[in-house]
Amino acid sequence: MSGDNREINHSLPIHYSQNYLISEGLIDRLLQQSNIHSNDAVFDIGAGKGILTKALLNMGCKVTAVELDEKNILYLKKRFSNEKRFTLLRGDFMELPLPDGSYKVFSNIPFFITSDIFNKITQAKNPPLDTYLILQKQAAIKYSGTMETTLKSLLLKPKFNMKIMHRFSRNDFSPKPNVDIVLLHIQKRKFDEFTMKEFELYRDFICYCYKNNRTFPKRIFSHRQLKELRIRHGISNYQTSAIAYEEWIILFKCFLQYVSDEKKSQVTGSYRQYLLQDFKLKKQFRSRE
Ligand SMILES: C[S@@+](CC[C@H](N)C(=O)[O-])C[C@H]1O[C@@H](n2cnc3c(N)ncnc32)[C@H](O)[C@@H]1O
Repeated sequence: MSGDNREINHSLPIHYSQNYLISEGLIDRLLQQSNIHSNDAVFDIGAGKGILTKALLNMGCKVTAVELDEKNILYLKKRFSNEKRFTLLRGDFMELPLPDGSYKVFSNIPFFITSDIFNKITQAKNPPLDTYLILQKQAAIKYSGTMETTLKSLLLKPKFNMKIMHRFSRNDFSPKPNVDIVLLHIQKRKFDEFTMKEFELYRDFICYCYKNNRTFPKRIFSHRQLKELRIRHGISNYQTSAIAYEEWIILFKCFLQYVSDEKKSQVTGSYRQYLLQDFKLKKQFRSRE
């Protein structure tokens, strides 16, 4: 389902998202701290003039640069024409297929399609092992659940570990962005927390709880189960954003093991409803731009 219901608004000015990185030294330092190594296949989404591509090639990586802007495409072609480990994919990243083999991503992405890029990467059949995205701080906080638990972070956490690795100065870009920018590391978990079937039920469970944020404990669990959760696991505050991921896992496991099938069926379809609502919201937002 990677980006399959996305409507691209080609009337959007792509220059809107052209905040170029300017410090090669900083990029080298960040790459040194990353899990990217020589011979890795790495995607640079929105390669621009190629500052990240160049640093990755210097490290010995095989780089696939993706770029939409014709001017940048011509520039990249010229700049890297002699590089054997360089591939240029011209066009919209959202329209391009992702590889079957193992790969990583290190990108300063076009901010106006952050959520589309995020969805495409994290919902891919074969997601990258390590993804490093330079993106707006607010978006990184929302996806990673850094300040408080969010619905988006809960949907991602069974499959990915996420951590803000670096906070940029606005002076690290040209032109200077008018929002704070960070580097977010998204690492595919080595072992799945759940089977596929359990994961589908987990997503429904989480979306149902967020939708019924005041009433879900009583709708789902019996009085006795709530007492057990309080005594054994210390869970008594059911405000969704205050429940840590580890506690959500305990709640879900209790739901999985002890809740009747009849009660379980009430959460079915909640994730689908959430996706539809999210899609409608995005459509409204885009048509207002
Ligand atoms: C924030 S700039 C980053 C440029 C460069 N990587 C850097 O760090 O200096 C984002 C780049 O993404 C390109 N871009 C915008 N929309 C895109 C899309 N849908 N697919 C691929 N590239 C896109 C823009 O033309 C721009 O060069």
